Amino acid sequence: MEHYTVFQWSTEYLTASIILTCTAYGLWLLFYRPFDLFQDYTELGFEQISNGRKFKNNAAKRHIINQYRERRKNGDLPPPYPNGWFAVLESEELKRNTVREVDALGLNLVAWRGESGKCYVADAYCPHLGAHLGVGGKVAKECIECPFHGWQFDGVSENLVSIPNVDPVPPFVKLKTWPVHESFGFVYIWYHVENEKPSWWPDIVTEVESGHWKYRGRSEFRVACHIQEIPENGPDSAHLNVVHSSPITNGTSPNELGVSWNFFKHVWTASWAPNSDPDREHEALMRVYHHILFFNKISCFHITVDVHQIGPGIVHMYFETIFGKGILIQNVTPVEPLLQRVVHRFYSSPTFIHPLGLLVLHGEAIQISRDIRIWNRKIFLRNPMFTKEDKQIRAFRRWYSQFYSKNSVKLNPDSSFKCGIDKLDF
Ligand SMILES: NC(=O)C1=CN([C@@H]2O[C@H](COP(=O)(O)OP(=O)(O)OC[C@H]3O[C@@H](n4cnc5c(N)ncnc54)[C@H](O)[C@@H]3O)[C@@H](O)[C@H]2O)C=CC1
Ligand SMILES: CC(C)CCC[C@@H](C)[C@H]1CC[C@H]2[C@@H]3CC=C4C[C@@H](O)CC[C@]4(C)[C@H]3CC[C@]12C
Ligand code: FES
Repeated sequence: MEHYTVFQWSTEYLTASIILTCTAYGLWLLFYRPFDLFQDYTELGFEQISNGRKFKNNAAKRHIINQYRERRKNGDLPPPYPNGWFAVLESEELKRNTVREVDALGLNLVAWRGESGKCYVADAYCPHLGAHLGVGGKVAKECIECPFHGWQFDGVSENLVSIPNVDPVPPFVKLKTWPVHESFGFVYIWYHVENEKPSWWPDIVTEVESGHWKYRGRSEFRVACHIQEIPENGPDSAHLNVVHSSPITNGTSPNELGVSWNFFKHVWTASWAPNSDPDREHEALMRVYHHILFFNKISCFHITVDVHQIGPGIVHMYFETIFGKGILIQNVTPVEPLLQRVVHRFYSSPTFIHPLGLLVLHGEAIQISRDIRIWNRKIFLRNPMFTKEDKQIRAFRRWYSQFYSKNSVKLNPDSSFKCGIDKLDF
């Protein structure tokens, strides 16, 4: 029998353990680790500015890009904050008995999760002397305690329930809370500038709430445009075979990078229409048909995606394939009048295995990045040169106008991107 030296044994061992570790890590990446992507607006549509230029740091790059945003003459924009349900947090960001600050829809808010696990969202500033409840505030059962003088407000009743060493507390003091809905791993609030109560609620999918459909990951984008530009992508079927046709392998900027792969292309057709059900006027339905065409002859990868635009800022995209079903949630929330936070989360059936979920998230991220490059630099035209193919966009704008109301905040036409509201036209 050959005698191995200690050195040979250890080399064998070492090689085997390295191979095993790499394989285990690879399997973990492919079959377990959730997809997680963040893309800032500075990374798309501003390439000419950054190409070849060395910025001292990211802040310098962002500062220069913001100057370009400031010069963009936005013209007569619709109100920046439509009425509806908007995601303001992901559930995993708010553990039990914790507090977080949230800025969205031109509001400064505080979110906390009580002992019961219920989530509450309220105005950020304490009615006593204005301390920010989200900065150093504490949770006491279902209440939030102000970090400044310890006043406690109940998330359920909105009432001031205690002040240290004061009894009784003044009965009329309240902290305004916002209607909250939690599903798909998001915390949503109902925003209505006329203070109307929720006229509809976001749909839930039992397969996701029960945990039967597995979480495959998330992607988050910052988009420097008006919120209405993003859902307008739905009825704009003419853009699909221009923006999304170049092979996914060409990444997010096929025009600049040139078409390195051109033996196949993505082919799209789509339809869009408001939901005709009188109880679901807040919803629009889009059906996207996709296939890949190799050498302009061989068609494969047929995918149909049923898209439900639910209110102004929520989209449910249902994927149905031979491997099973999945749902891609897309939430669009205005962080500023011309800065949207777009967050996706994908869930799919066990047979729609994790690697396929990663593929959908990665593929969608590349495709939507191509839209974002345009949204970051375009302006919203109130009266565009519509062609007859654009009639769905006209119908979309009539449908979307239902989310604006009498006191919806208006932007000053000469406003720059900053707060965007140089004067409030209430
Ligand atoms: N989850 C959601 O859908 C929403 C959450 N919010 C909440 O409102 C608050 C304010 O939101 P923001 O102003 O967006 O504050 P933020 O702290 O999320 O982001 C501030 C800036 O940091 C950069 N940044 C954020 N995450 C990054 C990452 N992973 N990698 C690289 N750069 C990153 C972005 O450029 C962003 O403009 C946050 O607390 C946020 O949780 C607001 C709107 C929607
Ligand atoms: C792996 C591949 C097939 C991923 C699927 C990509 C397709 C289906 C994705 C990529 C970009 C997506 C679009 C991105 C943005 C919006 C705006 C939203 O308000 C309605 C849906 C809509 C219009 C999406 C429809 C579906 C879409 C076209
Ligand atoms: S400012 Fe909140 S208790 Fe005084």
